[in-house]
Amino acid sequence: MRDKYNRWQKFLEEQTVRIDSSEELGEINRQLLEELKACDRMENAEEEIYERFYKEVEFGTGGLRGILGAGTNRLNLYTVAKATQGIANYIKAGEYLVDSPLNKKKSGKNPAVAIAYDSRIYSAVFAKIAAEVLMANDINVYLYEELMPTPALSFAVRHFDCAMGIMITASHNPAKYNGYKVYDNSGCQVTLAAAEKLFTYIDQLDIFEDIKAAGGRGILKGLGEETVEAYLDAVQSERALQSEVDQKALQALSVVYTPLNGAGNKPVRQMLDRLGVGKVAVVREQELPDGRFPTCPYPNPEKKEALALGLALCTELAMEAEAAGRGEDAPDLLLATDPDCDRIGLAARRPVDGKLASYQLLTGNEVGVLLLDFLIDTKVKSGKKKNPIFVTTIVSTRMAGVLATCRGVQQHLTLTGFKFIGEQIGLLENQGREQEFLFGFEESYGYLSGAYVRDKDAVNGAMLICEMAAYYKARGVTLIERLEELYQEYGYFRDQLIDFTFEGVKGMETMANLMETFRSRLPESFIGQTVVEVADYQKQQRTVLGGATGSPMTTDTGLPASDVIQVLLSKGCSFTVRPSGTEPKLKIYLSAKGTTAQESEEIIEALGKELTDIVHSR
Ligand SMILES: O=P(O)(O)OC[C@H]1O[C@H](O)[C@H](O)[C@@H](O)[C@@H]1O
Repeated sequence: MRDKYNRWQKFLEEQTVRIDSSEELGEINRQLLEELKACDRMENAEEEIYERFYKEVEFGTGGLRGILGAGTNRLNLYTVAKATQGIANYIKAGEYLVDSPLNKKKSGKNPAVAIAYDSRIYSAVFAKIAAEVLMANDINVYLYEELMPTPALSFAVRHFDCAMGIMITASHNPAKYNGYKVYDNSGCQVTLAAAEKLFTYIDQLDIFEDIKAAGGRGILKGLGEETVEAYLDAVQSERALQSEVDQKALQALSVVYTPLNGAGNKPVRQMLDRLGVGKVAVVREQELPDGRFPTCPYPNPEKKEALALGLALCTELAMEAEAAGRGEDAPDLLLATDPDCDRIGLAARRPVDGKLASYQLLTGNEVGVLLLDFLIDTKVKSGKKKNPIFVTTIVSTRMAGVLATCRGVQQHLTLTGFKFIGEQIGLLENQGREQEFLFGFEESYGYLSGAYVRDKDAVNGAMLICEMAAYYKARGVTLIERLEELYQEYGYFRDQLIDFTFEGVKGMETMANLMETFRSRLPESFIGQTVVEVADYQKQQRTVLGGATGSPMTTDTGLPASDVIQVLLSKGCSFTVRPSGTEPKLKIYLSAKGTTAQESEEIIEALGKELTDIVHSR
């Protein structure tokens, strides 16, 4: 590790002499150098150096993601430049055509790459570096002129027939992270085989010797208003409501919105404006882009802390409305989008019971189920959508599958990651059937209706949620009441995610050991319920234990290999364990179905406790 460390230090020193430190790059370089030098003065210097250099940042669920800083296992201008050079070589070797999920292969002449970035620290700089490397390699670049949501990048790849796309973001991770999502020519994040091949292109490069950064023939085209409008038009073409009654209900809707200092501020507000939503109040402290996320250190709508200021604003506005004797004017919804505006969180107003309005946070699964139900009611029942297909992941609520099947909608299941949902849309597209795609969602707050992009889209999510809230408002029902109706109809499903942080090299080892425990030393029962089925997605095997024949029966999972274990218990509960591919965490997804909400909640609590004990005992 020391060799690498010394080499980096020497290189950065040379660069500091070469680039004027009054230039942005010079200053960044100087900071990286200071940071490296500081490592050596630390008490745990060897450990720190090891963490930074023991590997390269790798492709996970959402592309390359890492802590900002100096080192090969960090996100910085050199690791970004290296990844981009790898992409350039991959494109020039024609691999993007070989790996293309599209049947209709493009000619491959003058391949271009679309680039976008969010509000994170150095996102704009990294986007510029990526553009320079591509142009130096004679590849044309379409670069958004200002920060944009991830789905707008997917849109640009498709709109301009690009060979690939790059999105600079670490999505919902804390401020110390940044990342690099890579898209294929269908606008979908590269999936397993392509990501692996691409990584070999990146891996074989020397980080300082093999990167071209100037002198090529690539041309830069900035993407401005026109492209943003085209993207918003595409989102809007997915509108579910058309009637005048519903339009009036949209005008009567009052929404509080927070972009969490990310890329959602402009496009989401533009969309709410296009829809004619009556009142939109924005959380001031979180309105403007700021990669330090000063009021929400973990800008993830999954975390209730991220929605705290938004909820406070809802209550403040509700009190004002109450004081003015117009309690009904209190906000109906709180919407929160993550920094790259592909996830969206929701809190909905509880049914009015004469008291001051109060708000309930909904989980990603609950919103997914509500939207699926709403889209079936508005698009399928009306005959607008024929042979509807709904796609979700193996860690999302089983309730969605039950609802879909009961209502004549076909469900496709994929591994975790919206890229796999995007891939399914691509498969439909290849058969000319993309119009059959109704909806895709993940428990991690990602939603998409429509085939105009291949990633989750919080601008689309905001539009659908407002339409849905207006639709029920016009019928005198709140979203919370509709959810309760669905529970009564399909059963009280409860899903909960518990996660455990394990950072650094040691953390990775602990997680691997825990996965091994679940794999080979699984207890025979949990919370008094026997294990009846185990799916080991790594081995691609699903085993039904002691079924009718008394001996275990094994079938194929039908999905690519992935480090996931899913366990089904005798009374229909289940849990799924996997290491996160975007954060240093082990995730356990709990799932229960009871006859009452209380019963399901009790099961979840007991199961969560038992599994937490197993994790803590290692
Ligand atoms: O559970 P993880 O591997 O951390 O991934 C959780 C989520 O991360 C990102 O948001 C991806 O875009 C999602 O598709 C994925 O589901």
